[in-house]
Amino acid sequence: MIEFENVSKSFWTGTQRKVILDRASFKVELGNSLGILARNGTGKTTIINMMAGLEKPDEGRIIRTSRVSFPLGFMGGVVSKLSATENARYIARIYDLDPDYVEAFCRWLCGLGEYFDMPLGTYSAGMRSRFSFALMLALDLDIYLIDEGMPSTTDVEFNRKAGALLKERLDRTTMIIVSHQASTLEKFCRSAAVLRNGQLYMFETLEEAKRLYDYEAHR
Ligand SMILES: Nc1ncnc2c1ncn2[C@@H]1O[C@H](COP(=O)(O)OP(=O)(O)OP(=O)(O)O)[C@@H](O)[C@H]1O
Repeated sequence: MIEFENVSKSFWTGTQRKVILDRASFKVELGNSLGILARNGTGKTTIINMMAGLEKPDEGRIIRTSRVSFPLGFMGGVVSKLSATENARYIARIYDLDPDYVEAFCRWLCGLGEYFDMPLGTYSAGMRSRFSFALMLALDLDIYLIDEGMPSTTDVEFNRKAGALLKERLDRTTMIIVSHQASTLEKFCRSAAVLRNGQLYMFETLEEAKRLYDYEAHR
């Protein structure tokens, strides 16, 4: 479970205060994957980063009682000088998992060929993104955070494999996906929320959330 309790967050842009959340309270329970609809620039990445603990709220509390991923695609924790093999085995040990399994899983999912044994510093952005995505999936966490704005990969085979894995995992893991369009959320989430004026409005279904989101767009 992730709970936001009276959380406020804003940025000073030099000329104005940009409010992302204003004393917002909401809860994401395990087993109930959530899609968050928000217009571009309204704070999608900031909210996901706060859920991951990468960014602190100005006020309020964020309570996590489950194993929460970093935003998928985030490269924190890996070492550029080391190869994917070395990174995978190192992270496996931190999470108390079998290094052979984590290495084999990532090797299979990434499709990096001989690059898997070369330093991450030699990878293209897409290759790095594939590796960090695979690593996160190998860790088998309770809640996965997905930011549509994350560097995406154009590797068709990888996207197919990773997409299928995410769908299969929906039974036992919870996804939180932020996006500016409902179609991205349809595949993965039943319930949805709309981020608007510093509040997160929660709905039982994506349909209901879409109604508020679309209504806003046409005002
Ligand atoms: N560290 C910061 N300092 C000042 N302003 C910031 C900072 N981080 C984010 N912002 C501003 O806060 C707003 C929300 O940023 P955020 O990246 O969370 O939005 P987003 O919805 O993910 O955007 P996009 O859809 O463009 O990726 C933006 O206007 C951004 O410029």
